[in-house]
Amino acid sequence: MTYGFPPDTSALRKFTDWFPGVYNASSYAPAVPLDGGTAVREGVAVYSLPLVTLSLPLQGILFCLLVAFIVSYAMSSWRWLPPQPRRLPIIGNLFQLTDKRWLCSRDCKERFGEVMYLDVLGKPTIIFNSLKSASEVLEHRASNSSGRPRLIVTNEILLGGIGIALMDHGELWRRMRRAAHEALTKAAVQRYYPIQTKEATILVSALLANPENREQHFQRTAASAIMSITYDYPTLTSGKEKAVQDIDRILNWASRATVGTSLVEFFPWMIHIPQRFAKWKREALKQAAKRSEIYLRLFNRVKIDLVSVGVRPSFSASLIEHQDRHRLSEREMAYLAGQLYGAGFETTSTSLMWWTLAMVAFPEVQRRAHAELDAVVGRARLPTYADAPRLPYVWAIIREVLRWRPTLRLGLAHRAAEDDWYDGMFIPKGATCMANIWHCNHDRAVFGDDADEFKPERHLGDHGELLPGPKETNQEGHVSFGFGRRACVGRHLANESLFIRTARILWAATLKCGRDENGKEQPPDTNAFVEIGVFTRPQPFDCIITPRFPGVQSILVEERESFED
Ligand code: HEM
Repeated sequence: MTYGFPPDTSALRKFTDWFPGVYNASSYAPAVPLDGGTAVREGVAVYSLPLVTLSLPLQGILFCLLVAFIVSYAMSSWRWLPPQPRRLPIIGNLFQLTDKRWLCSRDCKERFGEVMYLDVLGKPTIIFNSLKSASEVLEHRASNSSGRPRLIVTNEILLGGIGIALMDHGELWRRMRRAAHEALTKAAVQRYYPIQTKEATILVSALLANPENREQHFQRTAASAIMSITYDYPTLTSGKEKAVQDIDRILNWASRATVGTSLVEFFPWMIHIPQRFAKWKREALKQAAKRSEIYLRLFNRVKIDLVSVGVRPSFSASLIEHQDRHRLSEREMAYLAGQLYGAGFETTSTSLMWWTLAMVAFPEVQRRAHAELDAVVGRARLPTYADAPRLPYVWAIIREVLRWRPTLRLGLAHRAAEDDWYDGMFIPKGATCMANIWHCNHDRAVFGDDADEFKPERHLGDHGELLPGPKETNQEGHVSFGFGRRACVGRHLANESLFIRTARILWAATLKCGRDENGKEQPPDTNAFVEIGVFTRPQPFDCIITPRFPGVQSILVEERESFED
């Protein structure tokens, strides 16, 4: 073991003459062991022999590179990323992203603030935890944040790259979106009132006849209405019809894939693995072929009916009618129509499940809605769409359910097209941007200290009128339909279908919580939920549904007979 500088330090000494202060030999006077040519002071390696022996110009270059590195690091925008939770090697923050319970907790928001950064297997992901940050970046700067991140399995393989909800924004997405928007405006969805009204009546009758199968009834009604609206499909009686079962199967598969169960989303080179070595690829291609066959079969049925039966209102019929204007091919139209089922089915049925939970958990809210219906509609007939403007409390409940328990807690992912900044925090180009819809809807800065409580009155004015919601919520009172140019294109249809169904259920029935064997009431746990892919549903709970007054059944029967005419 030697002490002091290595024998030939002339190059080093020249270097220190040129760059005094960078390396000052005298400062190493109390040199500690030099081992293998390395000068060490107080246990820290400061210079290595190979460098000492380098020629002066090379040392200069290395030094400049070092300075350039330090300067570029100091100036790099990446230093200003939003706060990030502790991450694991390689997978980064994958577990945090998939843990909705933690992401939607007050602890998460308090510790990481308005905007949070997650590194998910190397993919930068920004989570907006406040309404202000989400609406600023995803709504007001929509031109930069309207893209979708690449989804290889669900979009590129399953939907051939033409899924309106999952494809990146571009010329084709714009044409599809315009076509969908035109057919689903507030005015356009009125043509589906007869379908919605009929479905609501069937739903109420089924709930009274068979309350224990409530979730199935909600799924049947959502599936049936969307099939009728999209394809003019006959009313589904059970939801077990083959066409629906087929779609459900492929949707379930896709929903699981969306949350990134497939590694290929993180390692895109895996797409080149031949099918015979990749089970996920074989399965995805099989599902894609099935999906294509179902979408084209359902769409062609409408085309044939248009010729043989004539035009009856449906989304597909309106696409065919305006095909030239929208410049969509047959396949694009068929896929656009098929996507509506996927987008509208689970969202609507799950919202009805949360609505039921709220009615059972908050009987005083139900009583007030019953009083409103008695005053406005009476007990001699069922409520209709014509009553809608005079039933603000029924509407306020719908808004509050969507705010209080959003079915898509993290919405759908957007993508930043260019580098962006929010409040001094860096949002890198290409980053996945997700609105934490749960935190946005529960934002105390907007909804007050009682943001976590279920209070439909917050949407009403002093005279009981429905108020426009805060401006950050597009005046809807919540942001459960998402943001900017990617916001839900089916929101009017969703609102109208929730209105007629919930108004009719409330008019006809009383919903109460279940009881234990001693007859004690068992209020449901309003925080418990189950995850179905990207959706959250309430955990199963008991609910007793009974007619509200003696005349209910006969009025329902009469109404159903009128549909059969
Ligand atoms: C309560 C019911 C519903 C909820 C809560 C809901 C929620 C959402 C959300 C959060 C998004 C993503 C928005 C974003 O990226 O910022 C979305 C997109 C979409 N929704 Fe809905 N939705 C509902 C019902 C419907 C219905 C009934 C339809 C159609 C019949 C529909 C069609 C779509 C489509 C096509 C998109 C994709 C839009 C695009 O990417 O351009 N939704 N929805």
